[in-house]
Amino acid sequence: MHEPKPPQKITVLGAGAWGTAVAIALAARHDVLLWGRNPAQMTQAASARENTEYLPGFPFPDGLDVTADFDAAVAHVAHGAGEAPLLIAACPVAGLRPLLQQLKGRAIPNIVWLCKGFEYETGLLPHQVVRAVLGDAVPAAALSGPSFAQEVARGLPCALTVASTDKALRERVVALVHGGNMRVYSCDDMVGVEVGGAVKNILAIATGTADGLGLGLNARAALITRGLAEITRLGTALGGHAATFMGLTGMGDLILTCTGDLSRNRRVGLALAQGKPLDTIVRELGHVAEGVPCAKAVRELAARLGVDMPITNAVAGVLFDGDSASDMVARLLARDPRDELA
Ligand SMILES: NC(=O)C1=CN([C@@H]2O[C@H](COP(=O)(O)OP(=O)(O)OC[C@H]3O[C@@H](n4cnc5c(N)ncnc54)[C@H](O)[C@@H]3O)[C@@H](O)[C@H]2O)C=CC1
Ligand SMILES: O=C(CO)COP(=O)(O)O
Repeated sequence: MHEPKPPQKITVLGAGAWGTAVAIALAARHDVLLWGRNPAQMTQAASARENTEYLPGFPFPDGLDVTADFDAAVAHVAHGAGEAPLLIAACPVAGLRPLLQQLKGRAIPNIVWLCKGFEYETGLLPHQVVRAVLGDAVPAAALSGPSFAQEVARGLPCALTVASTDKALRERVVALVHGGNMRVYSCDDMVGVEVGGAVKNILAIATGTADGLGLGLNARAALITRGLAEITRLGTALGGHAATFMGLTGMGDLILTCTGDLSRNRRVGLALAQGKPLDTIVRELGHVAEGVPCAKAVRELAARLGVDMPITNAVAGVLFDGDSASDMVARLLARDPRDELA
């Protein structure tokens, strides 16, 4: 039987949709401080008791405070801040390195990140960025899995996976986050967990595009299944375990994001099918769509590694090379037949 931890101090750095949802969910059981980098937005959120810009309609529970003061956010979980504090980074991949640089040299208990993607400029996974900036001494973990912010903020059931090579941190994350309607599994395959979370966003763009073009449910199932094969090829080439891609952070998140209209990446695909230009789509979305930069990073990485990723390449062609959405489909269908398991 899981023994829930008594209330602990948790800081969430990043007040977008996901950071806010996680902060709301954890504040039912813990003392949570949510930090956002925009002082005007945080002042507004503090007085409205709601993040009206990134997650409207979800009032803050009593256990949640907000701040734009970075020192105060770090001090909330610094030494002496209780038995088992947790520091969570909830920014997009593009913001991870700058955020970690702000943390470098400060006394932090651990670092757990929620972002999904490869760093655009370097092709690194988030855990590799964390190691490059903070070194090996800080306990580090990725928390990932199928989880739309709005559903988590509403308290609906969800299951996540914490990945870390640090067993004590895995146990701490499970002890603090598992509970209520949230189940948390754990594993030590950081590469597998992060590759699944990154590449599913590209495949959600592909599936949204196919659905937007009216290609039908058969095409959708084919894209999801062949997408899983792509995730597995890249992930195992990078050292991930094949079984991880069948789990929550692989197949689970792939199904959710490819089929759920709450997905921002899927919505990018639906809009591409209408022929909208990418900059308009991104502006109208008002949130990050990690699959966009990730498609370029993964196309380059896969080419370097000699890994065949036709769906990713087709998505990148539409996003960056001016291919039309129907070109993308034609290009995928025109490929030579191959052995399904090759
Ligand atoms: N929204 C969701 O349902 C889920 C999102 N994620 C992942 O979480 C990450 C964040 O997503 P969202 O919060 O939904 O995005 P969002 O677009 O709603 O918000 C992004 C937030 O990050 C902030 N930000 C950007 N750069 C920053 C930096 N350098 N330092 C601090 N803050 C910075 C922005 O000001 C904004 O508040 C993404 O990698 C996403 O894939 C993961 C699971 C679920
Ligand atoms: O990662 C997510 C769900 O697990 C959210 O997906 P989107 O970023 O496409 O909205």
